[in-house]
Amino acid sequence: MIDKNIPLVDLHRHLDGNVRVNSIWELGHQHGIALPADSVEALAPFVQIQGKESDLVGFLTKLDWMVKVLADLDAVKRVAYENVADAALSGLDYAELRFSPYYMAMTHNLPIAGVVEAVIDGVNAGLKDYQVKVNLIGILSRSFGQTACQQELDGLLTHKDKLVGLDLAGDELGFPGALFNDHFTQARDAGLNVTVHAGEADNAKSMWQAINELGATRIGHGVKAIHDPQLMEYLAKHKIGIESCPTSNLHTSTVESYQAHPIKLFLDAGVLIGLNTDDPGVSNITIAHEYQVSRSEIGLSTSECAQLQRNGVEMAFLSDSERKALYASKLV
Ligand SMILES: O=c1[nH]cnc2c1ncn2[C@@H]1O[C@H](CO)[C@@H](O)[C@H]1O
Ligand SMILES: [Zn+2]
Repeated sequence: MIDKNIPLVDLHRHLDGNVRVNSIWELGHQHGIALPADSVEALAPFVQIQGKESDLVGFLTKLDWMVKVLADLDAVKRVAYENVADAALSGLDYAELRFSPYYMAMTHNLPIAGVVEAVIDGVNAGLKDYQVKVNLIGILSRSFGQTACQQELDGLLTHKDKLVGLDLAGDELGFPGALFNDHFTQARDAGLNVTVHAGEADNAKSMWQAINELGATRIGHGVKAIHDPQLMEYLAKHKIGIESCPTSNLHTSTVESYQAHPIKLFLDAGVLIGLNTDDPGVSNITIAHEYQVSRSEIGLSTSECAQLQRNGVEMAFLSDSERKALYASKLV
């Protein structure tokens, strides 16, 4: 269901939600970290979704082992390198990889700015070996509160020229966006684009808050917008991109089934909505899988799938000339 003439992008992809099971195993052993299983196969259920979780917070615990094995900056670099490899090997032309340096640093007390630098280094090393375009988005992990997020932001802003945007992720219900207004003012002042996880665990109000107070020009998930016709109209009119991640939504019980996913309502309302993987390592999926289920399970037409693919390019945090070049790269 992927159109070969349109660039394939993934804009909502957590680098720290995409650590290979084998790498968790190897890093754990290399650094003497006690793992919860005695083989790679037995480790998989601890870090990958089996069936689905009852809510977002349950889903998020699956990422924990992915960061618990980051014992030093070389481990961070390795994971970043492998993310570039995975993006290229899954056929992506362009990926925006997002990561939370506080979350990655916390278990082993790594320096936060050092983690950001190691991610940048790992990505650059990956780009030497693999053919794919990559940009980075910093994440503030809301679940650790305002003070931790300020430390996280400070670390990210140390390398602001290497980032295209800032995101807010984690427990949306427990830590509303309004706690982070000041953080996002600083990020916008630093010239970063803003995308926010909203309308996933919480409702449409959380999306209005992200747009009006945090300055989001894209929204991660945004599933709950369908209950607010005024918001749907606003999203379409102002070209606020929705980063949809159907399998993740199923795994967090944000939607009951693929069939119940509202992606078509967004398309019909003229909203710029695209397909993404979220945490490919945790969900054990590829971007191709998301296109496949959009066709076979969600019931979109081939041309609707192509529209999703184009929308992804349109909403990417790229300059006009970069966007043009990306389109042009498929025409040769
Ligand atoms: O689907 C999601 N919704 C909300 N937050 C998420 C999701 N996936 C990962 N994270 C959060 O992003 C940071 C790591 O990149 C962590 O805070 C993790 O909990
Ligand atoms: Zn996400």
